[in-house]
Formats: sequence, C-alpha cells, structure tokens
Amino acid sequence: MFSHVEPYAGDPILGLMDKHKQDPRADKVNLGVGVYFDNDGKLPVLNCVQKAEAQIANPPKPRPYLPMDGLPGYRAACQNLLFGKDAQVLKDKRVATTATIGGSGALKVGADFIHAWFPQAKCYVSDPTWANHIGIFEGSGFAVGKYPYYDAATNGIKFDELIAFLNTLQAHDVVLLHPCCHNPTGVDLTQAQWDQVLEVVKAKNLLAFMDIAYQGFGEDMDADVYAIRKAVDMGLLFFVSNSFSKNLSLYGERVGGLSVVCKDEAQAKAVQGQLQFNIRRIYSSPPSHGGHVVDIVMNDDALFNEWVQEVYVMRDRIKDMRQKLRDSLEAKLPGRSFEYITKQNGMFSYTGLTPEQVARIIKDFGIYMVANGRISVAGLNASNIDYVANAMAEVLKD
Ligand SMILES: Cc1[nH+]cc(COP(=O)(O)O)c(/C=N/[C@@H](CC(=O)O)C(=O)O)c1O
Repeated sequence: MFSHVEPYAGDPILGLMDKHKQDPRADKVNLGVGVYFDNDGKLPVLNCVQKAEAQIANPPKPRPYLPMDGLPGYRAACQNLLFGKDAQVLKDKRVATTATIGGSGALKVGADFIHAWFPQAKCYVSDPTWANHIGIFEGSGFAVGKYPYYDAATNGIKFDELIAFLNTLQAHDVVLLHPCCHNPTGVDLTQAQWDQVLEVVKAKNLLAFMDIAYQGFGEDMDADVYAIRKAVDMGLLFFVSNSFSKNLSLYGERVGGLSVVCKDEAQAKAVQGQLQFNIRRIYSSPPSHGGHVVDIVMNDDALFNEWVQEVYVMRDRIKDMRQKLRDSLEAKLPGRSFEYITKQNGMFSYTGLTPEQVARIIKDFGIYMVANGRISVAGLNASNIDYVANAMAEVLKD
C-alpha cells in the first residue's frame, strides 16, 4: 500500500535537536534551533506566564473548544502588539485577525488563503530565509522563488538587486518579508530601506506577507514592527504572521496569529470568515491553554508591562553574548573583524562558517549549528562561550 512513499530526509533545523540530544559529549553545545535559553542553559518559564497559569489553574476550569479564530482577547492582543493599541486601522475594523497554531500555522493558513483567492500568484522569499518558509508555501501549492537579500561579501544586503528584482514581479505576487530579526542572517533592512521596499510593493501591487516571530528581540516592541506600521501608513493591504513562541517562551503551546489588513470593515469581515473556513478545514480550532495565557498576559496592564521587561532581559542577554563572542574571536584571530556579529539583530547570527566548517565544528567539538552557518546566539552562555569561540577560531583558521 505505502511502498511508493519515500523516506523523509529530516528537517535541517529540528533534526539538529535530536542529533545534539544523542551526542554523549559533556561539552556539547546546542546552537541549532531558534529557542531562547537563559545563562544556565535552561528554557525559561516567564514570571508573567506563571501568574497567568495560576489564574487558569485556580479554580480548575473546563476546556471547551475555542472559536475557530481564537479568543477575542487573544486576537486583540495580536492586533495591539502589531499595529498599536490606538491605531486608526483597528478603530476602523480593517484588520482580520485569527489565532493560529504558532507562527507556522499562521503562515500555512495565510498561504492557503492566498493560493485559493490568488491562484496565479507566485511567492518570493529572501535568499536565504527560514527553510520552512519554502516548505509551507510549496505545500500550499505555490511556486516559490527567491529575491536577492544577503550579501556575503559585505555581511549586508544586496539592496539595489533586491529593489530591481521586486520591480520585475507581477501584481499579487507574494513577497515574504522579515520585519525584524531576519532568520537566518540577523541582517535587517534600515527604516529608510523599508520605505523604499514598501514603495515598490505598493507601486507593483504586490502582496506583502510579513512574518514576525521575534518581536522585542531586535530593538524594542515598537521599533521591531516599523515595517508593519509603515505599510499601514502607506495604505498597503497585506498579511502579517506573528508568533509568541519565542517572546513568551511558549514554544510547545503553539501560539501565533495571522492578520490581514483590508480596505474596509466589510472586506475584513469577509476575509475573517474565509480564514475561519480555512482553519475549520485544517485543524478546526486553536489550542486552549496557550490561548488563555496570551489573553491574560496581554490584556492585564501589570502583566503586560512585566512581560515586556522579561523580553528585554532575553534581548539584552543575547546582545551581551554577541559582544562577548565578537571580542573573543577578534582576540583569537587578530586582524579579522567580527563586527557583523554585533551588528546583526535578534536570535540568530550568520557566522560565515562554510558547510564544511560547520560539519567539522559538529564532528570535532560537538557544537551544533545549522549547515548554512547560522547559530542561535541564545544558546551561548557564560559557561560555553569560550569553548565555542575557541572552536570557531579553530575551524575558521582552515
Ligand atoms: C521567521 C520564523 N517564522 C516562524 C517560525 C515558527 O514559529 P512557531 O511559532 O514556533 O511556529 C520561526 C521558527 N523558527 C525556529 C524554530 C523552527 O525552525 O521551527 C528556528 O528557525 O530555529 C521563524 O524563525
């Protein structure tokens, strides 16, 4: 019956977790998956989350199905974070928002919706991008191309090529954008560059799909959504997928959201209904526990403010590890600049290690990172950073 089914090669990111787990070496280090670990190498349970969970647990409550598009307070939380609590676009009820199963679920529901209503549209992702962007959009039936993005020669962005490429696209083509904390490079567009990119998106009537999974890990909660709010100011109609996996440290609770900025309230209502229909056909309704945690934390002023500060502690620890890694490498390899490590933003650093150097650092040192040289900086801490810097310096000498 299933003899024609081919074996799965495994995921380039999630597969690393298993390999790291199976590695018997005591000094092994996991810099693979984009998960925030604290200085003790532990995955934190935020204080604000613990307080919300205490409310959920006492007294014990029944677990009915949530609405297909999630709790109203959850949806409002996504909208307030992304667009701003007092945004006119929200007052005008022009945004359709649904809870989703993580940011991944938001991308899937959005991709299915676009393919259904814009069947001719192609999808373009940054070169490079998060590997699952391609998998999700291809799974929804898109042909997925790449737009020029990372410039290895400068550790920057091929901006002129990017603009020129976007100008060749057709109306309604999807452009998958990272509003901040680019995965895997950590290299973000400046606000002036965003303005130019969004002008082209508007002029060519492209469908911007902004995937933000690290809000708060770049600069701050508002600066990190500059591109989203600028797109609204420019009158663009576009998609936003967001994730609370990282900034609420709720990875396994699968809490994300999809928002669609529409022309008016009537169109937003129609889109909301079609999103509900899509969800019903894929997984019916979102997870309850994570939904209530987000609803409680985001809609209680004291818990919200506590959450923001807890995110900034994570952000600042990552920045501190970037500085220490840069300093250590520059001390070990005099004459070589590693400034790019501290200029990059968010969870990831594109180290510049070649796939061969990555294979060696895994084999000889038990330091796990993605084959493209991406490291999750949040996997570094006071007890492993010297070991990692020594190993990187060793393989970079090759
Ligand atoms: C850009 C981006 N978007 C969406 C997601 C999915 O988030 P979630 O809410 O968990 O469905 C991730 C996860 N990225 C990390 C984990 C993974 O690969 O799944 C990573 O890049 O390591 C992203 O990096």
